[in-house]
Amino acid sequence: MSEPASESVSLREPILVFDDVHLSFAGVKAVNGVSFEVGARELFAIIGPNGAGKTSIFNVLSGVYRPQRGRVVFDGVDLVGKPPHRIAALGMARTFQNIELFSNLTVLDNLMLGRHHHIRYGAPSAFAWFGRARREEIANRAVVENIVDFLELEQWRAFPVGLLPYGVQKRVELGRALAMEPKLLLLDEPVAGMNLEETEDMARFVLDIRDELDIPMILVEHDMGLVMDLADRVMAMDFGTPIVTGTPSQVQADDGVIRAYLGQEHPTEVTT
Ligand SMILES: Nc1ncnc2c1ncn2[C@@H]1O[C@H](COP(=O)(O)OP(=O)(O)OP(=O)(O)O)[C@@H](O)[C@H]1O
Repeated sequence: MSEPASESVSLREPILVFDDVHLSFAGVKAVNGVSFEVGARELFAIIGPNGAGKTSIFNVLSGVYRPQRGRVVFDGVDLVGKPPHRIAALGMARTFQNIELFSNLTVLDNLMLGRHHHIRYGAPSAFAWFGRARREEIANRAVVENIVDFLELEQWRAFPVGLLPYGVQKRVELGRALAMEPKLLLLDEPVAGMNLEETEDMARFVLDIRDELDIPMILVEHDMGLVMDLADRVMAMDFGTPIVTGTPSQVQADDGVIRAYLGQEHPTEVTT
């Protein structure tokens, strides 16, 4: 049986269109005419040497920086000029290079904080703890419990996050982003500082997010082995400008990419 027309059309539409975006800081062109699209089920990676503009793109996407030129359309909504909390409420979630969790709160409480965009009851209802407030709390707890299962956090659920191993803390941060039930997930160096086992675990969870939860992602990462293994497509940048966008093998073979990385301290980084 063929799919209904409206569904097949929406599956083909990109979740994100980043169109000719320019962002400068006092003469430094951090993002210089960058365009790309992310498909509805795509794992799109952005790579580039230090200072290439990767974090600036994330900051434009999440509303921290406002570009001087260009369009950013997320799920049909123009994001330019919208504040970060509005963009998050539209369904864009982000993890950070440095862990940003409440270290004194438990894993469960940190995950519940990811639900705050989904809490709709008002103060009187919450105060009296009946009806809608109670039903919503139960529903939010159920979402969080599913994430605990999905990310295999069961044994850590009641521990304060600050006491947990680094790799588990990064997983909790990923869980908090998933608790928002995002339409697009931005992963900023998710395996930075991890050992091999933690990196392999994180890689498995990222693939499961794409394949089982159907959540598209943008991955910024310096670990080239990971990027080339996981990504559907890769955009390589240097000095704020894309060098090439394509499949991992196309990008690895690109002369411009090899030149950009040969200028770096670790010229073998681009090989996997
Ligand atoms: N708030 C800012 N003020 C001034 N310059 C900035 C600011 N943010 C970024 N830049 C500059 O913009 C350029 C791109 O920086 P960005 O942090 O986006 O690079 P990156 O690719 O994420 O680097 P890294 O891999 O080291 O995180 C750099 O030259 C940087 O110094």
